[in-house]
Amino acid sequence: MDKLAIIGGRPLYGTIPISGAKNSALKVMAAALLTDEKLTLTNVPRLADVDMLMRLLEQHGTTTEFDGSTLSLHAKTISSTEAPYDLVRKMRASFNVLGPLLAREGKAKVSLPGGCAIGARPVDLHLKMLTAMGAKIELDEGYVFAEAPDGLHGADIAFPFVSVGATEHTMLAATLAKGETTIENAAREPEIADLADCLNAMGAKITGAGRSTITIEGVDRLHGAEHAVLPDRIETGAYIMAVGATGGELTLTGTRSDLLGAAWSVLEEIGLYVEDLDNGLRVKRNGERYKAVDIITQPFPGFPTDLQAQFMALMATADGVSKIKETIFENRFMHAPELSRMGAKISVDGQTATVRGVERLKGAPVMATDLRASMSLVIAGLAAEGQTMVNRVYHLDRGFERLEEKLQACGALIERVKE
Ligand SMILES: CC(=O)N[C@H]1[C@@H](OP(=O)(O)OP(=O)(O)OC[C@H]2O[C@@H](n3ccc(=O)[nH]c3=O)[C@H](O)[C@@H]2O)O[C@H](CO)[C@@H](O)[C@@H]1O
Ligand SMILES: C=C(OP(=O)(O)O)C(=O)O
Repeated sequence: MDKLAIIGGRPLYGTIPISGAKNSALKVMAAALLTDEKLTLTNVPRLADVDMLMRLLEQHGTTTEFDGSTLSLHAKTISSTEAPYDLVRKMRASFNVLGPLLAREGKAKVSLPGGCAIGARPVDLHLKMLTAMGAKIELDEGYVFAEAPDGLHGADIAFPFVSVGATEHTMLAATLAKGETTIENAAREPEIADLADCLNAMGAKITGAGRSTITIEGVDRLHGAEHAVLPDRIETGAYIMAVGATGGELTLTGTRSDLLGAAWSVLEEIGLYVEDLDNGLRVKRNGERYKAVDIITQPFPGFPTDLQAQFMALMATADGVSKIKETIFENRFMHAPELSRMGAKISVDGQTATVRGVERLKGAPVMATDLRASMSLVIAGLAAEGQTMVNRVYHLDRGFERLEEKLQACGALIERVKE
């Protein structure tokens, strides 16, 4: 298993191109199953999760071609409606092939999904939504067996709480359903509007994406299209926090501040200088230490749970005490004990972590159990005195494209150690 060796304490200066969003690319890729014509996606990040979903789509009969950051997907016919455990277990988004397979073929057998180990992560909302749209669903041996021999029909779906995946899955399933579907209490993450843009370019009739009520008028067929994946807001936020922790100045190209929602004002509040440019952002650290600030993770436009771990790494050396409350996932503080190994002063009580900022972290061997937690350790390592060895780099390969290369170009001493 590869590791990352980081010698910390160097400020970051330079330019980092922000990649397309993993969490959008994976959903628009699933949309390829809804048409027998070619879907061409641009700005697709080369990540382990994208490769894994390509393999899953290939197993359903999709022809794939990845050239630079352009990914062409052509599901002329569906050769298999089964999504096996080995291809679904590692990643949440792969479960979203269920709706498209049902919509197009009237049946599917899909393994229950995996993804980051940050909570129980049930899929009850997904299954209730498909049932309301006319699917017959049974669970057996870790698989969902679903049938809709007469096709799916429109339904009024009111989610009891916001779910990104279930909102996206409903949009994917409802585009080819008979009649109209409405989603109440829909997620408003930028990735939702991106998926709607892609589906609409394919001929779907979706309105309201990005707001709490979404309407999908079913159509008979979808056609091929070209769609550019939106920039990765979590990668953007992570690099802003990295320069916050190390000092220096970074220009992040190909991204936008509005994607960061509440995180943008928090970054200004702690004392980072952040500025919108024509094609990106500039961030620099003013003064020596930044201020500790409290945050609560919330669905968009609130502070994103996917930046909580990285923010904790930043708060580890802030001036003052920060309270970080995680409201989306029940087990998303696995990075706290690892940051503590580096000298951070963090105590966790239920869903709240209290971080007492220290002057300096010290490098140490650390290991994370999920993607964003791994990035928080990288940020801590870049800021710490001495060497940090981040184990289990495969988590980072799921979600941060060319991580070491991007950081090295800005002066970081970071190397992958092959084992
Ligand atoms: C691949 C992808 O895009 N992953 C993102 C997606 O995950 P994902 O789509 O899995 O997250 P959800 O928004 O669905 O989860 C929110 C909460 O709802 C719960 N829940 C969800 C569905 C369900 O059927 N039942 C249920 O109880 C979850 O356990 C969680 O506590 O949104 C999360 C919240 O922004 C992000 O952290 C993930 O990075
Ligand atoms: C939690 C994440 O991914 P997944 O939902 O695939 O586990 C993430 O991207 O931070």
